[in-house]
Amino acid sequence: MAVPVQRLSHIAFHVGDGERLARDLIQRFRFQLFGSRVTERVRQLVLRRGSAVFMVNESPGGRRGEPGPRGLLYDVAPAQAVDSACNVSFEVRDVERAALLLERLGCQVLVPPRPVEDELGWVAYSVVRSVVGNVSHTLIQRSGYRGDFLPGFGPPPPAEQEAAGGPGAITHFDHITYACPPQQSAHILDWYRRCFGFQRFLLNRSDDLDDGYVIKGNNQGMRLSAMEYWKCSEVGMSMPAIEEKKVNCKLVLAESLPNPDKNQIDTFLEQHGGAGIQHVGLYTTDIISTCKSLTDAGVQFFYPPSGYYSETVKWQEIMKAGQDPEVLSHYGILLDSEVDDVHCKGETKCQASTERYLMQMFTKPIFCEETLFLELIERRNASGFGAGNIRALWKSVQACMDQRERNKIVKEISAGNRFANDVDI
Ligand SMILES: O=C(O)C(=O)Cc1ccc(O)cc1
Ligand SMILES: [Fe+2]
Repeated sequence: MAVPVQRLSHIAFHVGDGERLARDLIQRFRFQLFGSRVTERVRQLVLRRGSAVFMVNESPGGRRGEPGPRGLLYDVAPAQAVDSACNVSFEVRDVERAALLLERLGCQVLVPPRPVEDELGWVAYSVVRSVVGNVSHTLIQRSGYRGDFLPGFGPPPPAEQEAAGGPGAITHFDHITYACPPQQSAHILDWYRRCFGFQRFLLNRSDDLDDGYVIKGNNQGMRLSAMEYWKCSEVGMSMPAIEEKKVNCKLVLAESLPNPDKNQIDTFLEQHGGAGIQHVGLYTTDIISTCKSLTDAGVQFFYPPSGYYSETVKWQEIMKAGQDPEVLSHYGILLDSEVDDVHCKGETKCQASTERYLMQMFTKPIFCEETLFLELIERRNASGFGAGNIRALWKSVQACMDQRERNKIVKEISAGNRFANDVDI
């Protein structure tokens, strides 16, 4: 039997400079400080927007598997030094039972169940290792706690302006996408099915239950597949500003295809030091206003490949969806419609739906390495992932990586370490 997950609690980062990341999330992404825990050895900052909660952990010299009052709470320090988002925390009803079940299923329990309490009550948590690179899962039983977040973090400081759930707000995590090496997807999907009851779902019409959705460029490509846990709820704790609403926890796997040329998944794996969280999709109720406010605050987004908006078909698709192509192209917002079958004169044709579509934008990597990025996503009755948007993102990232590679080569040539006729630039 799998462990029933009640909801996604938070996603934790482990970084060298927690204050810098927290400042970025506050000033650029408009998150608010929700709690903090600072000891001699660790700094743990909690940031929230809607019910999307990030924990930023900084633990210089922390050792893997080292919990305890002087160490990190609700997590373990990862082995590798590179900045990373590497813990996805789930609420469960009974943590003792959950850890026992997972152990029986062969999972490595990094922190056995332990209680934490303060004057507002108690919680119990346990940390287990996943089968995806450095990703671990903290399981939290918090039904015995009356505070806003978790014991150890104090009451949240008074909120500044944004009431959660206002117009154009980021309301929750829409999905988490993992990057993994070739041929790992089946094993990962199976692990999440056995351990947490996640079910495979199709990203779009071109997705195949066995083979996933494969996109290929010149000599490179990736395989995508997705799974979800439908019982997760968006808001479970004391966030009265937002109505309790059921949403799915979605996990997407992006597997590198074994090709001669290095692709963006390989680059992630190389610079991150193995598999892990490649991006986090933040759900917004109004992508245009969110994008405007984030761009004004200095967030850098990928811009779609040239020609994306000048294609007549895309322009018309945007118009039919009731959006303004000028506005979307100004910000670089991608739009993909789901496809309807239309029956006409005995023939069945595919047609872009005008009611079911999604809009997305992807930030540039948020750390120095070409690893983790964030995504904004607004869904209009569409629950999958558009093939057109995935291809556009793939091309933009590839173009950006190629440009970086060219800049590196030009630098090497001007430093005298390489001769211009060695390479084709
Ligand atoms: O479309 C999305 O938001 C996804 O999460 C799918 C995806 C996964 C990995 C990529 O490098 C690009 C797209
Ligand atoms: Fe995504």
